[in-house]
Amino acid sequence: MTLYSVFVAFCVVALLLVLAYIGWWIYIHTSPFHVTVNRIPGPKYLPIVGNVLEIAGGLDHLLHTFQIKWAQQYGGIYRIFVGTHCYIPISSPELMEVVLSSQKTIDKGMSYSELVPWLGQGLLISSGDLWRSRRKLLTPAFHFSILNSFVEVFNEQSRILCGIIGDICQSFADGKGEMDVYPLITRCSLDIICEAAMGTKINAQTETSDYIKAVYRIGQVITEQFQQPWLRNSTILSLSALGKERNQLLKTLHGFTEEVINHRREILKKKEDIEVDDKETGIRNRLPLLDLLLKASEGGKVLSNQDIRNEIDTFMFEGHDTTTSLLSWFLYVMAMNPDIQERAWIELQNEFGDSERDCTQEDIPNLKYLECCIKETLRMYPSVPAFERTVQEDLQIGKYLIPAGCTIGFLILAAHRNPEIFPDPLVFNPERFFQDEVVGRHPYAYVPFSAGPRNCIGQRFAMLESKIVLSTLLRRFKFETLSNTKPPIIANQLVLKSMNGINLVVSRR
Ligand code: HEM
Repeated sequence: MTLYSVFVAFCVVALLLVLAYIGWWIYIHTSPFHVTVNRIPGPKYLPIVGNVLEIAGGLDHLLHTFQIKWAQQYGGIYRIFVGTHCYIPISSPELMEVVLSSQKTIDKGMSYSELVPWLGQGLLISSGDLWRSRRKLLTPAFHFSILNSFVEVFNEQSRILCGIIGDICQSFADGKGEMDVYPLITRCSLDIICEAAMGTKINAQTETSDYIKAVYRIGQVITEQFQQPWLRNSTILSLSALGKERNQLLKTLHGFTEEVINHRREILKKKEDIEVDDKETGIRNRLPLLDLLLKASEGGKVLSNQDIRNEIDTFMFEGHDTTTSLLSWFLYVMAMNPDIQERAWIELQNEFGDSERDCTQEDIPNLKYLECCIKETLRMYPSVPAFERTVQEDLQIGKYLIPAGCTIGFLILAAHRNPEIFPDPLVFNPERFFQDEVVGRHPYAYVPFSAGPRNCIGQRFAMLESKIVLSTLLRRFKFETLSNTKPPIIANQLVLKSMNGINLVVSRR
């Protein structure tokens, strides 16, 4: 090949690229879809890759770009392209209300696909009539009287957690030591949800098993998968080390759930009334979700074993990761704000004195300041910082038309840190949730549990669990930070986590 022919080939390729770019430029300025979405403000984007280059990098960078940089630059609604897919992040309460309150926009977005191999078409992911029928079936599992029956579990597991933290404290010379509370709380939340969902004790706080390790690890594996888009290809995934590990974890997770389902089915077959004492499992007067599902399954006619497994796995995931995030961030903000921790402690002293008795449903209404602290934690550190819906039919929100096929992303962290609604948003101030302060605030300005027909089904469970676990911890321990501890690096890892742990100095009261 002569130098001349190389030059000609280069010119031809360059010309083709220029023509392709011009063709693309004309297309995005004339096609009805692009003309419509380009009315929404947003960063410039490239052919094929869209805005991917700007969001590539660590998970902390991703969160920062979506929830802080672009949300501040463009406001309550903006438009980006992930590859060629149009993605519309929103954080304005008025716009979120339109979408979340509608029965038409209940289908989830593209990011949930990584969860399908684990959770199948469980309540979190399913859509349309399947979702409607399951939601109706599962709602009674969160009835007040059933939640009440789990108070004992919340207390029991909180006491075990206190024992473990107390032992760690004692291992330090002055009874006061630094520890990452996140893994400790994860195991406590796992024990709680396992008993509530499956009626089974796994003793995650005191023992270890392949199942416990697998539930702990699967969230990390799915997050790692998100970060490597080439692993969306099932062949590449199945050949990769991560894909192999994921398959092994899924085998363990599904195997365990199936075993519990079969065992519980056998027990229930022997009983006429599943709500009476259950000596075989040691769980009295409780109706775990699994019993409700088995009862409704009509021997497989209404729900197959796999349907039941999907729902149980969904509750195992949604019910432990989210509350762990909330409980850990709560302890962090307490440590950072000693005056507020002291005020919460005084409220607990007034209710419980120095007694070590359990926290009961009767105590809960008296723990108002604690509740405001929990709500303020979920404002600053929402466990689910973002979620999605797919637009199936063209949708008008505010002055913008969102064409079918787009994904709407709800930026909960950005919404909760909007200075126009929450002045000094980075200041932890539980008084924002005092009764007088809430009056007049837009009902969709604060939505940690989402809102509308597809809101969190476990909201009341989570709030009750948190109040019991946190009151038990605060009554017994004081939480502080070291002046040289690095501040947490926040990132969306299925839930809002700190990439460098939640390291606190803990001592007995
Ligand atoms: C602090 C604790 C929690 C927070 C902040 C939280 C938040 C949320 C949010 C924002 C959603 C909507 C997600 C989306 O649309 O993609 C959701 C859905 C859901 N949550 Fe929670 N959650 C918490 C605890 C729980 C617990 C303890 C359970 C179970 C016991 C649970 C079960 C579910 C389920 C099954 C869904 C799907 C509901 C549906 O689509 O119909 N969550 N949660």
